[in-house]
Amino acid sequence: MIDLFTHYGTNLLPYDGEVRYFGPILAQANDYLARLLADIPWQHDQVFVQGQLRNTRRKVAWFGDHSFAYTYSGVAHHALPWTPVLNELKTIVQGVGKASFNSCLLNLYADGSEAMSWHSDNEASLGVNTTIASLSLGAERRFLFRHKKTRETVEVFLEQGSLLVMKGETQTHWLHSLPVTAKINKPRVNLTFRTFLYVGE
Ligand SMILES: O=C(O)CCC(=O)C(=O)O
Ligand SMILES: [Fe+2]
Repeated sequence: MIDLFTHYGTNLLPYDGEVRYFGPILAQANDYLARLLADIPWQHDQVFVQGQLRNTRRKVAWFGDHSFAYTYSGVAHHALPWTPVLNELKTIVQGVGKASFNSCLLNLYADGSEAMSWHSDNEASLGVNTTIASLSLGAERRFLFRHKKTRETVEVFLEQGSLLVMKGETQTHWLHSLPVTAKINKPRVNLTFRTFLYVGE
């Protein structure tokens, strides 16, 4: 049992950032997973790859305090209003992570063949040294960090119901990815709670 008062996760990074892994923090993670799979209006994301607009295999959904407009990879996205279940999860995550968030990007990976390639969440709309809290439901997946200069790699397994918080200089110095994992045939839902700096169109 993790003592949340004296132990604010464990920093997985050796330098240049702070990634706190809290392990499983959520009771009834399976119930939340079932509700999110059924109720969220999941859609394939769209990204430009070599000048062509492509659907990602992974599905996404985006929620927020306001109908934020967010453009990445040349495609505009608009946040939907919070649902009761997402508000409930936000409250839990904010309590454990000791931070507050005004939006949540959800990812649905149907099985281990769906993944996310190396990136940093360093868009201008998030500002520098932003805090991102990542809640994982469903299949346990491998998650990797790679330092941009030294290329040192750090690995963590994101358990069902677990919380990971990325903060400080993490996005400046490290990339992260969710690699393909051949043997996993169950879905994983990931909720990344974020703070957007500006609102509207
Ligand atoms: O699925 C994950 O755990 C990571 C998702 C992620 O890095 C992102 O949405 O930016
Ligand atoms: Fe990310």
